[in-house]
Order: sequence, then structure tokens, then C-alpha cells
Amino acid sequence: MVRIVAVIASLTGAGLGAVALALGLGPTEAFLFGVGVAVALVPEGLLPTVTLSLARGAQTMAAQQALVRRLDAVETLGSTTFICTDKTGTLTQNRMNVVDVVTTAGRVSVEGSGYEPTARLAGPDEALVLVPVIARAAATCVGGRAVRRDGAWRAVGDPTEAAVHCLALRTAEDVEAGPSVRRRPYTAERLLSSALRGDEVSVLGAPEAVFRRCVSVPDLMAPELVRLTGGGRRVLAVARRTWRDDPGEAMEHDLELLGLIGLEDPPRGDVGESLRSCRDAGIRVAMVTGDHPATAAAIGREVGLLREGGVVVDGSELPQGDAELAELLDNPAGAVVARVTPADKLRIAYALRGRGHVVAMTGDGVNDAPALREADVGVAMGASGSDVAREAADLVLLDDHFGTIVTAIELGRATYANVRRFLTYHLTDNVAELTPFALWAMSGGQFTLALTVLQVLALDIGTDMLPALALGAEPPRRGLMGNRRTRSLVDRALLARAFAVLGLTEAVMAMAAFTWVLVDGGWSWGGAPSAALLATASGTAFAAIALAQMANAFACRSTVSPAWRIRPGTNRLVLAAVAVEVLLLVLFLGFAPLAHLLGGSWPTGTGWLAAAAAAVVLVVVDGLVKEARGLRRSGRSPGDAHRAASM
Ligand SMILES: Nc1ncnc2c1ncn2[C@@H]1O[C@H](COP(=O)(O)OP(=O)(O)OP(=O)(O)O)[C@@H](O)[C@H]1O
Repeated sequence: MVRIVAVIASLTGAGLGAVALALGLGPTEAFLFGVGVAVALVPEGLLPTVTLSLARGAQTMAAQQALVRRLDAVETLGSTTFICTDKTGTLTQNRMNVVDVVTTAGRVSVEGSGYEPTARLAGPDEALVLVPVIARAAATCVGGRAVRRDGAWRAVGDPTEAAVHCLALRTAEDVEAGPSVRRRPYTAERLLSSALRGDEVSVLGAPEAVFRRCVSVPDLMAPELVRLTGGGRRVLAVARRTWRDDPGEAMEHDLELLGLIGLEDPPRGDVGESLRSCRDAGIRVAMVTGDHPATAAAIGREVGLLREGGVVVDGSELPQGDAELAELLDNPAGAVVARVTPADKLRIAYALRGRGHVVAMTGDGVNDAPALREADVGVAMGASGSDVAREAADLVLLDDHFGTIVTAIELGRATYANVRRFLTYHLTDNVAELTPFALWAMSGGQFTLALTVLQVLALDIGTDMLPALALGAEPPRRGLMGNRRTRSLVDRALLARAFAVLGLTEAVMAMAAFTWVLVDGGWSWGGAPSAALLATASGTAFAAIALAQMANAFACRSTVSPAWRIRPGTNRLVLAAVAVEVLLLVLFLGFAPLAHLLGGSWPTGTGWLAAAAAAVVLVVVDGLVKEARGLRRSGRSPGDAHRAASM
């Protein structure tokens, strides 16, 4: 954006310089005019202010466990309209615990805490005797472990696997005993893992993947699967066979089904609240998970992601066309896509972007990298994700928490609102700086030029810089997520306020102060004032703009509240910046060598009064416009008025 402004400013400067030449101004004066226009239009302080504001946003996010890997992601985060999130670990705690075992002779419930190897088992005797067999076979397939460390039992490796190992510790003896194990680890493509110990093959995996490989599936398994998944359990099926060859894919067929294991993974406590914030902000959320559709739907309902009328779809049944896919997921009552593959995730990100959404997509696996790159904001898990996913991401969640994504979006929005604040502030100044050059040219040089190019630079880079930076640090307003965010940074409302209200007032007041001092000193239209009179009048115009900008710093803190209704102490940086601005103004006008270089001298008493009036009038005009707009809004809808109150 800064580059675009610079190009427009240069072209406008060159164009108007040429017009001035055509109107009869001498080449030197026309050139001076062109340079003045260009310098006045370029908000020289904007680039560092934007960069520092984004950096500050990134720093605040890091303190909230959200690590931004690219600075511009801060702004993109604030624009997010769709979040595609994992389930396990993001919406849930990823603290797996086996609570159900279904054997071929009936079901057994397991009551144990965390990864502790003690538990109470309840169920029919003929089922209870089968639990150790299932647990041992399942544990053979996994590398994750439940271990005692620093006095507590913890998961080492994948929590699902650690919970399976823990079940074996709770129910079976000599879990590790026997010949060495050759494993085929779990992959999301196969949805299962297997192991060969001696001549016995054990297979553990998603029920549909294991059932397909079994010789037969006892009748009780299908309803038990529905019961378990409907209760939000992650379900693993366990099967076995005898094998006297090398381990490989072939051994994972013609299996005997031993049973099902149901794991509980409680939702994170504050996910419901984060989801409500998303809804208030008009952000859609879809769960995109590798888990079973019924498990995912149950968790979705429990946390409030999926409501009446929401959609649940299996990854293998996604619509072929991208437009239909995006339309299906863009559901205000929530969407769940289960048994999803990395390729599905890539398609989902692509389709939703095609529908105009700004998409944040979470991912942890190596294969998630393309989807993370396709999304506007790729979000990787810092605690459990792979390095490849982190490399591909724009945002890394240090705590894997869904709430952290929402906090990052909120902070992104706050940063975005701040960029709009200081943009308004800078643009106001540009109007006031451009006006003297425009009047001078339009009058064919009859109206004396009020500002020098160096004075314009002193305003842009000197006095304006710190208040703009302070506006970039405006603390987030409560209810910010309730605001529908404007799509573009510079919209009609911002331009109208900066140019037609603030800029116009500041320009009129500065030029009035300048003319007042000139006329008071004996100048009349078309005449050339003495050098001393011009310097005093020019110093007055300079002071009027600088003082009006001090008032503007307070006015720009809000787009709805008049400056007199905003408590100054809530952004002390603005107070400090304005104090420095006063010192700079005194230096620029009172320190003779500098004042001489810039081309303006210390104003008279009436000059100072006229300059101070610019500040007062700017705050009053801005405040009255805000009050009038507030009245109009509350006349229309009280809800709108409340919603708009945050920026
Ligand atoms: N270590 C494992 N061994 C065998 N099967 C497993 C293992 N881990 C998971 N599964 C099965 O594979 C399915 C998908 O699990 P996976 O961990 O790949 O999903 P995910 O995409 O990481 O889930 P989420 O999006 O919720 O984080 C599970 O429902 C489970 O049935």
C-alpha cells in the first residue's frame, strides 16, 4: 500500500507541476510546486509505523502462545473469515484414556485416571477374561508408552498409543514379555498399525479399516461402534492372526476380530467461549479431522461447533466441484469433515478461498504442509506438530489450543484497527500539507505559499511520527470480535473522515491562521510579503497544523467516540507522544538555526491563538460528526450502534 501511495504521489506531483507550468509559472516554481505536492502526499512516516505496529502485534501474540512466522500474517489473521480446525489436541485436550473395551463376549467399562496403570474394570466375567488378550495385542502394535516420570504417570509419544499401552499395564501381565516385535507403524493412509511377535500378528486401527480385513465381524460390533462413537469416543479395533513369514502388508488380512477399544478425550474447557467469539465476529468454523464422523460430530456438538442444521460429511463423500464443496461447508450452524486426508484439506482450503473466504487451516502432519501453504493463514501445532508443518505455517500455536487461534485473530483485528487509526491520522496531515501548494498554484502564485517543502518533511517525519506510533499501540477494545471487519484497509468511511472532516478542517484552520497573520502584517492579495512577515505567517501555519495534529491524535483513537469522551489514561503513549511533539514544535520554531532552515519563525501571540484554535476546532468538528453519526445509527438499530462502538 505504501508503494502505491508513493507512486500516486509522485505522478500527481509531476502532473500538477506540468499543469502549473502550463498555467504560466516559471520552471523553477513549477518544479518546486511539483516536489511540494509529492512530498505533501507521501505519508513518509507510514512505512515504519505500519512495520512497527505489525511487529508489536506479533510480539503481543507471542506472549499469548501464538508465534507469527511472517509479519504480514498479523494483518491477514485479522481478516480471517473461516477457520478449519483439527479436533484432537486443538478442540480436545489430547489426554486419551481407554474407558470402554468391547469383547466378543460383551462390553467392559474401565475406570482409571490419566495414564496411571491402576483401574477398576466392570463387566460380565466372560468378557473380563478377554480384556487382557485385547489389551496385549493392541499394545504390541504401538510405540507410545505410559511411563512414570517425576512422580507422575505421563504419555510418551502419541497419546492414543500411550493410552493403549496404559490399558495393557492396567489389565495384562508381562506386557513386554515374549519374542521381539516387528512393527508396521500407524499411517493415516492405512488407518492402522500392526506388529508381528513370534508367529502372532496383531492389528490395531480404525474400525472400518480393520473390519475390512477380518474374516468375519460379530454382530454386536456394529451397534457397539455406533454407541461408542455416538458418545464421542475415539474407537480402535483390535484383531489378530497367525503368520509364519516376513512382516508386511499381506499379514494384515484374513484377521480374527478381538474387539473394540473406546478412548475418551475431554474437550478443552474454554473452546465453547472461543467458538461464541467466532460466531459474534461472523467467522465460520469447520472441524476437519481424521477421526470417525460420529465421534467428530459428538465432540462438535459437545463444544458447540455443530448445532441444529450443521453438516457432517465423510472426507470420501465430499462433493466433486469446488463451488459445491465450499457451499456445503459454509454453514452458519457449523460443519464437520471426518476421515479427512491431507489432499481433502488442500481442496477445502482452495474451495473456501474461491468462495471469497480468508481461510485459517490447522495441521500437524508432514502431509498437511500443502494445505497450510494454500490457506491464507496456515496454523501449525507447536507442541505436537511436525517440523515440516511448522515450516509451512504462518502461525505456530505453542499450546496447540483452538482458543489461541481466536486470540490471535482478535489481536490481528486490533492491529488492523490501529493501522486504520494512524492511517487516518497521517492522511489528515497530508490534506493540510497539500492545500498551501494547491492554493498557490491555483492562484497562479498570487496567494503566497504557506509552507516550505522542509516544513512538510518536518511535520511528516518529525512531529507526526510518535503520535502515529502511539496510535499503533492502542489497546484492543472490548467487543472487537463483535465487529464485522471492513474488507479493505482503506475504505470510503476512512477516506471521507480523513479528507472531508479532519483534513478539511485542519487545512482551513491552518490557512486561515496563515492569512490572518499576513493580513495583520499588511499583506494584500497579489503582493509579496516581506521575508520576516512570511516567516512568521509560515511558522503560524506550521504551528496550526502541528497543534491540530496533536488534537487529531486524540480524535483518531476512536471512530465513534468524540475525543472528550475517551479517557486519556487508557493510552499513555499518546500522551507521551504529544508531549514530545510539543517539544519538537518549540524546537522547530524557537531554535533559530533550525527555524531558519525550515523557513518559519516563532508566531506572534495572536498567531499562537489562531494556531491553538485549529486544534480546538478540529476536535469539536470531529466530535460533532461522530455524535451526529451515533444518533443516526441509534435511530436505525441499537445493535448496530453497539457493534460499531469498538473501533
Ligand atoms: N496409533 C494408532 N494406531 C492405530 N490406529 C490409530 C492410531 N492413531 C489413530 N488411529 C486411528 O486412526 C483414526 C485417525 O486418527 P488420526 O490420529 O490420524 O486423526 P487426526 O487427523 O490426527 O485427528 P484430529 O484431526 O482429530 O487431530 C482414529 O480415529 C483411530 O481410529
